Amino acid sequence: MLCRSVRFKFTSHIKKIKPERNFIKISDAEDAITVSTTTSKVIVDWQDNQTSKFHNIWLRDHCKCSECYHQITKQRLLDTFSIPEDIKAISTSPGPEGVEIKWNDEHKSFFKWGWLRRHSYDPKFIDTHNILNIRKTLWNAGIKYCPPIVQYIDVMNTKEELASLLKNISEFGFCFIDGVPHAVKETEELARRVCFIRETHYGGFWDFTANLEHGDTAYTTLPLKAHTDNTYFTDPSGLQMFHLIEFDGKGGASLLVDGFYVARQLRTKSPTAYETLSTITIPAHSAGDPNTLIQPTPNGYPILNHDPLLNNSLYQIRYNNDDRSTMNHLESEQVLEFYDALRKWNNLLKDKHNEYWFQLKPGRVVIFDNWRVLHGRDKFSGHRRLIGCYLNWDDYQSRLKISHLSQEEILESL
Ligand SMILES: C[N+](C)(C)CCCC[C@H](N)C(=O)O
Ligand SMILES: O=C(O)CCC(=O)C(=O)O
Ligand SMILES: [Fe+2]
Repeated sequence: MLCRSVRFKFTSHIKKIKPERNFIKISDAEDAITVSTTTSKVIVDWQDNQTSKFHNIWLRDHCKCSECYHQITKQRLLDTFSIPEDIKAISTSPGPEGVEIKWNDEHKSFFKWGWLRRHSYDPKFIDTHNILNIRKTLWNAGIKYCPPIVQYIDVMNTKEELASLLKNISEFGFCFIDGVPHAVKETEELARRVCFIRETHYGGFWDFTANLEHGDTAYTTLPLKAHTDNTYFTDPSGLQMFHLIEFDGKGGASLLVDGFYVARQLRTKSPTAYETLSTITIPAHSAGDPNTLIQPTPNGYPILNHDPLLNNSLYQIRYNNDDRSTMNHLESEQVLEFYDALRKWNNLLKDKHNEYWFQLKPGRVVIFDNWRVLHGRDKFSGHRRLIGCYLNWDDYQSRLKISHLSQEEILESL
């Protein structure tokens, strides 16, 4: 869905937006009608005439009682391999909240209906790998009329606004934070409000100008085409933060492009090119600093990466054509196919309708999803001081879930 409707939603950014319950609620058929057992399975018949079958060993292994599961660390205490191979439910006692099971090894387990329904594997009812149902709002250049914005003072002082910031980043792939003091200290505190900072060969919290302090074109006045950072890392940083705190020259505008929207356009216009960029791996390196040669393992990921656990949906874009190494692994017949697909991708990235150009100014920070949104920069002259940092994907996702899920919902999801 394009961001037409979001215009109205974002005039409400001055209102405190309560974090909506973003937990994927399972059907209200959580209450079972009957529970029965066979020699190897426990059978649950649900209200909606669905039936789940659980292997005895699977259920016993997932017992969450305080003897089998550490209630604080949420780690398994049970020695899986001590479960007798002939483990069998000898009695089941269903109740309003769930079912108690007595096993032939004398142990008793209790499983909540919600947990059983969520984790049912025969059949599977929901994508258990996606517990947050924050939709992705795809956008094009029109986002310039209604970019997601939150206020620094609110993010720093209320968990609701921090939750809104995280939700915006998850939904749109980026968010502006306005009212940030024009200084390293407060900008870094804002980053740490989200999660801890990722150290790399560029340092932790960066403060840079075009002085080639590091061997990368980011440290020059050259233009940078739309790209994602860290294609040379096995695990590219999840988020990137920029705050332009000093600038006395010309040019240097910033660019964002919604890579998920561009990928959808490519798939529609040229499914073959989409498939090519989803399969051909791209080696990358960062080798500009002395005594530095960073390459991912394996040394090559596709530009478009899909999640087999989530309906093979696109979950990560890795694209920096300048940091791409030699394509010496292609079969001869793949070469022209690759460059044709790359050109189609680039043409869409550079389509004016997909480019969101803006001028960063002191006080306005941008944080964006480096796995979805590509960024770039126009060439510039003069003194330009940019500060910011990388944040890890997993730490960002953790903060996002914690800010939108209750403890009970988190427990049910594990
Ligand atoms: C650290 N800082 C963000 C200033 C510069 C990073 C260099 C960007 C690199 N060419 C890449 O695409 O990953
Ligand atoms: O200078 C900028 O605006 C961004 C440069 C860049 O792409 C980066 O530092 O990763
Ligand atoms: Fe970059």
